[in-house]
Amino acid sequence: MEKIIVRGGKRLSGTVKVEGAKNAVLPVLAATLLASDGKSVIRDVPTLSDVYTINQVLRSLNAEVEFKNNTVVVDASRELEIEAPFEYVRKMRASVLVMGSLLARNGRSRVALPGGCAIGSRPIDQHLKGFEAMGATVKVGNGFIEAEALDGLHGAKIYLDFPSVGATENIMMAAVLAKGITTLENAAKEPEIVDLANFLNKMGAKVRGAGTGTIRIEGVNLLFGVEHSIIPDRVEAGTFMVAAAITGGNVLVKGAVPEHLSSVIAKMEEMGVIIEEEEEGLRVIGPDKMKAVDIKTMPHPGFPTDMQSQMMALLLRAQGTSMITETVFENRFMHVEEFRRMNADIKIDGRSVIMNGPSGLQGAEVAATDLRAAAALILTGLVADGVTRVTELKHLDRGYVGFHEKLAALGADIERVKEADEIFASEKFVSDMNA
Ligand SMILES: CC(=O)N[C@H]1[C@@H](OP(=O)(O)OP(=O)(O)OC[C@H]2O[C@@H](n3ccc(=O)[nH]c3=O)[C@H](O)[C@@H]2O)O[C@H](CO)[C@@H](O)[C@@H]1O
Ligand SMILES: C=C(OP(=O)(O)O)C(=O)O
Repeated sequence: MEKIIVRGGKRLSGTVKVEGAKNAVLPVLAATLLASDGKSVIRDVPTLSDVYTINQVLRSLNAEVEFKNNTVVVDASRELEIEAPFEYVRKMRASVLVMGSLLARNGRSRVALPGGCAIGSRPIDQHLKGFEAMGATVKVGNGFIEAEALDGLHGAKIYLDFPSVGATENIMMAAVLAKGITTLENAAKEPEIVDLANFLNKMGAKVRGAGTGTIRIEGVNLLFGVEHSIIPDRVEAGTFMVAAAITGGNVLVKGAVPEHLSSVIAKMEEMGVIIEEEEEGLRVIGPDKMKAVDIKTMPHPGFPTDMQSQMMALLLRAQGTSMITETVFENRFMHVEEFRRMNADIKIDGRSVIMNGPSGLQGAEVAATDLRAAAALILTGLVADGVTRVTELKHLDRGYVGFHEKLAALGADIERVKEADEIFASEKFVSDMNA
């Protein structure tokens, strides 16, 4: 078993560079399946386990995929298969994003049902409602969702009950090759939706209004492979902003896009963190004392749920009582118990978490319960007294490239070890002491 070992107490300083966004690259790679002519060349792709998984999904669908030097080249010009197996969907829920493209290209798709997840039940009813409105028949059985529109999809008016990011993306991908016009109301407005729309439009699609609540898609006959660079990862950027603030450090987060991070910047500034826009990114300077604030997660441009656990780590250091209310996922507080193991004064009250700070944080062995919880526990370890060991790193590797290396380069006392290495290190320590 691998662990990250952090010894708290170092102020971080220097520059850290943000990777391409996980949540932008996954739908963009799913959309490469729409190109029946030519190759798609996707740049600034992060080397994340989720990217390897989606690449495997594309290969299992008969696309040719090459990934090197942060560039993925996809040739989807051959006849495609229709089935995304459970093996991949189980590892990564975003695998369901191939449904829209497969329906548009093949008139059929068969994707394993994703099942529950540590942060909530995460149904995909809004995706399916959109496909049905466009003329598909949807059947669920034997652990698979099958959608069929053998005469092709047609444009439709679709209203989402909630501005779901995945449903907006999947419906956009289905609609770009449909006959006629699709209007999507109450669409998600996240920057990753805009990135996907930009990619689709370069491929020859006609998508208007991405980034607003109404997206209008006029179907076209053919899409072709093009080049595209993925936007910077706003969640990774936000995570390093918290790393700088929590340690009272001074860090330039290179590549951070201020417009993508406005709610995070606003809340951190409310706490007393100094954030300056520089040409290359955002400089974050942590004060010695921070104020308590209340936060409610919301769809974009509200405060992102993917920054909730990292901000919780930061608020554990603030003076006074803070409250975080999670409105996007019903069960995204699994990390609270782990924070408590680190001596945090924190409790769950329904969909809110209440913290009394500053907590006298202590190092402990803790387990990551999801991707952002992994990052949040490591951030807490940066300021806890003594040693923190974080396990279940498979979650971290889904969304962060070289997280411990980047923190170490900023001055953190942090390493990633295999359990056997750790035993060896402590044996060596004892024998060195005895020598
Ligand atoms: C790969 C990717 O981009 N993942 C992001 C995406 O996930 P994802 O696309 O899965 O998130 P959604 O916006 O779809 O989900 C938000 C909420 O809507 C519910 N819902 C969603 C679809 C549906 O058909 N029915 C339904 O009830 C979900 O259970 C959840 O409670 O957006 C989330 C919300 O910003 C982020 O936390 C994830 O990091
Ligand atoms: C919840 C997340 O991702 P996913 O939707 O891929 O599980 C995340 O990135 O924090």
